[in-house]
Amino acid sequence: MSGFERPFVEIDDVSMRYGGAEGTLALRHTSMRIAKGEFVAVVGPSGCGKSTLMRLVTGLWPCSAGSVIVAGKEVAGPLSIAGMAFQAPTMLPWRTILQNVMLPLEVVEPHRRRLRGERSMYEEKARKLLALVGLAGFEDKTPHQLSGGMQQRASLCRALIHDPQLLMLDEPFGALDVFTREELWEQLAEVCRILKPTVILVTHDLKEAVFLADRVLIMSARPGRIIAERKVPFERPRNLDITYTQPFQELVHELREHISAARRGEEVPASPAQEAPHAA
Ligand SMILES: Nc1ncnc2c1ncn2[C@@H]1O[C@H](COP(=O)(O)OP(=O)(O)OP(=O)(O)O)[C@@H](O)[C@H]1O
Repeated sequence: MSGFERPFVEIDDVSMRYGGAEGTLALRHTSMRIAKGEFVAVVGPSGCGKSTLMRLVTGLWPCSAGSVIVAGKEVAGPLSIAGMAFQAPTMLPWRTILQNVMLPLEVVEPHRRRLRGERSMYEEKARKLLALVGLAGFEDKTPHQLSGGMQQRASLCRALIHDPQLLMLDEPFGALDVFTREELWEQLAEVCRILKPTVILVTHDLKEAVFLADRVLIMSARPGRIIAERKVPFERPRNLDITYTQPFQELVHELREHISAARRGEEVPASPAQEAPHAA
């Protein structure tokens, strides 16, 4: 690669206060850079502003100060190039799984315009995505006929149906049992290998962060800001066996120390090997 490539996500000195001047300061002077195609996990103490950060990047809330630039453009409203999945899959109960997955196509241009004429092509795409996460044969079921894990898989497909350049995942596997969660990590890793989106994942699960991400960003207690970052040195995509290795577990342990310190309002001093090339 030659020359300087502009980061895909640029968050500069962002602050966010809910509820006016006397309200809750959720983020204070937060900055970060995320490269195109990079998978970044954001971890931090509960209530430190992780979901707030996601809302600002996707344009669901405006920031109180600072700027958020995605794909070279300042974010000024809901971002159509983003796909989102949250802890609760929020499927529409009266629609089939296939219809739920296709929902963003009814909203996001240029798909909205093309949907009527090219419905069978889009349906085929939704079926392929569902097959990729092990849901072939469940297209015509309604959400209540699926388990929580299956609904979460479908919600991942819904987040991906419009080829988002940016995939925003806020605790998407938080409500699932550990086996389902690990299975979904592998499926998400496979989806990312094929589709190569830029991903921001908010999680409380440090193992999940290390298994999936290229880089883990650690936030301070509220008002949140990035206090440390750690590059994950294992090649992607990874096999679950890696989670049992010593280097993997050491990295998880190191992140845990960062979070514990952040909860106490302290910071773990960075070692020279932990340079922070992207976080400002
Ligand atoms: N809509 C809102 N109005 C007022 N305050 C809010 C709102 N949303 C979040 N907050 C406050 O902002 C702070 C950050 O919340 P946020 O949900 O971003 O944290 P979080 O790191 O995602 O939390 P958790 O890890 O528990 O999910 C919290 O103190 C929260 O109470």
